[in-house]
Amino acid sequence: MRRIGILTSGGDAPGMNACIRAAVRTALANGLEIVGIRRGYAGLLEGDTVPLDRTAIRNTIHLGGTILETSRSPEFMTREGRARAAEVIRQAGLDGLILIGGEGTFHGASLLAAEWGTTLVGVPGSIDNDVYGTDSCIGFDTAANCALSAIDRIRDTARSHDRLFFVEVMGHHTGFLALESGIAGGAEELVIPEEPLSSAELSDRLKEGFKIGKKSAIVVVAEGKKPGKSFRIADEVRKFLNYESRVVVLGHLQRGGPPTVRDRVLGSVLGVAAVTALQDGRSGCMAGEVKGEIAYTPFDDTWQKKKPLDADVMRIFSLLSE
Ligand SMILES: Nc1ncnc2c1ncn2[C@@H]1O[C@H](COP(=O)(O)OP(=O)(O)OP(=O)(O)O)[C@@H](O)[C@H]1O
Ligand SMILES: O=P(O)(O)OC[C@H]1O[C@](O)(CO)[C@@H](O)[C@@H]1O
Repeated sequence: MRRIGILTSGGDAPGMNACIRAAVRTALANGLEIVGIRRGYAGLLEGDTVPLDRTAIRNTIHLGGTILETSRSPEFMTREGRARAAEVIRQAGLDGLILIGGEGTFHGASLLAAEWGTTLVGVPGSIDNDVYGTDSCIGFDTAANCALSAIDRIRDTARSHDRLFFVEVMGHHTGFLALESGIAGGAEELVIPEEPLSSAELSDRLKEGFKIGKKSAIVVVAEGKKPGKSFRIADEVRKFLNYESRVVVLGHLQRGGPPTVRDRVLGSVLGVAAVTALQDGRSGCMAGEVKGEIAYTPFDDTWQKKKPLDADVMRIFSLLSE
C-alpha cells in the first residue's frame, strides 16, 4: 500500500470532514500518499482528483458538508460506469480507496469490488443512520440535534397557541432521526416506516392526550420516500380530529451546520480505522463502531441487512409520550 484515495458519496453529513482529516493525517504519518476524489462516484468517473496534504485539511474539522463535495451518480449504477471507475482507479495508481457514504454507496462498492477486485474500505456517513454494522453513522448525531432544536422551538409556539404540530424530519425509509429527536423533544407521537400507523389510529391517540388535559401536541413524521408526507397526514387527521394544526418540514436544514462533538470524534476514529484497515490488508468491508469498538462489516451486509430501531428506545418512547 503506497498510494490511496478517499471520496465522499451520497448525501453530505456533518463530520465527514473530520473523517477526511483523520484519514489524511493517518496516511501521511504512515508514509502513504493520499489523493482526494471530488464529487463522489461522479467525480471518480471523470478522474477528478486532488492531492491531499496537511494544508488541504487544515481548519476543516468544524465544518459541515464535505470539502471533497459529493454526488448521487446514476452512471456508476451501470456496469459500464463501474468499469470506467475501475480503470480510473488503476490509472491514478491507487492501491486502495476509502469511501465515506451510506448504504447506496456501499451497494455500489460491493459491485465494484466483485466485478473488478478493487481494494475498497467504507466509512458510514449518512444522517439517516440506516447502515447495518455501525451503531451510529457520521452525521446522525448533528442532524438529530438540529431536529431537536427545531422541535423545542416549535413546542414554544404550539403551547402558546394550543395547536397540534406535524414536524417532518429526514430519513429515506427509516425512523432513526424521528425516534431520536422525538424522544429527546418529548413528542406526543411518531409516524415512522418501521411502525405503520393509520391516520385514524393516530387521531385516536392524539384525542386520548387531549382528553387527559394536553392542549398542544407534536407529531414527528419521518419523511419517507419524498418530502411533504406530513401535509397529507395532517389533512387526513383533520377529518377525524377537529383541532387547529400546522405542518413544518425541516428538510435540508438537518444536513448542514457544524458537526457535534460526537460526530467529530466518530469521524476521527473511523478515519484512522479506515486507513489502518487498508494497511492491514482489509478490503470489501466497512469500518464502523459497535458498542464502542471498531467493527468491520462486509459491504454486502451493510446494505442487505436491515438495521433495526432500538426496541428499548421505542418502548420508552411509548411509555413517556402517554
Ligand atoms: N444499487 C446500486 N448499484 C450501484 N451503485 C449504487 C447503487 N445504489 C447506489 N449506488 C451508488 O452510490 C451512490 C450513493 O448512493 P445513495 O445516493 O443511495 O446515497 P447513500 O450512500 O445511501 O447516502 P445517503 O444515506 O446520504 O443517501 C449513488 O449515487 C450511486 O452512484
Ligand atoms: O439531498 P437529496 O438528494 O434531495 O436527498 C435527500 C435524502 O438524503 C438524505 O438526507 C440522506 O442523506 C435523506 O434523509 C433524504 O431523504
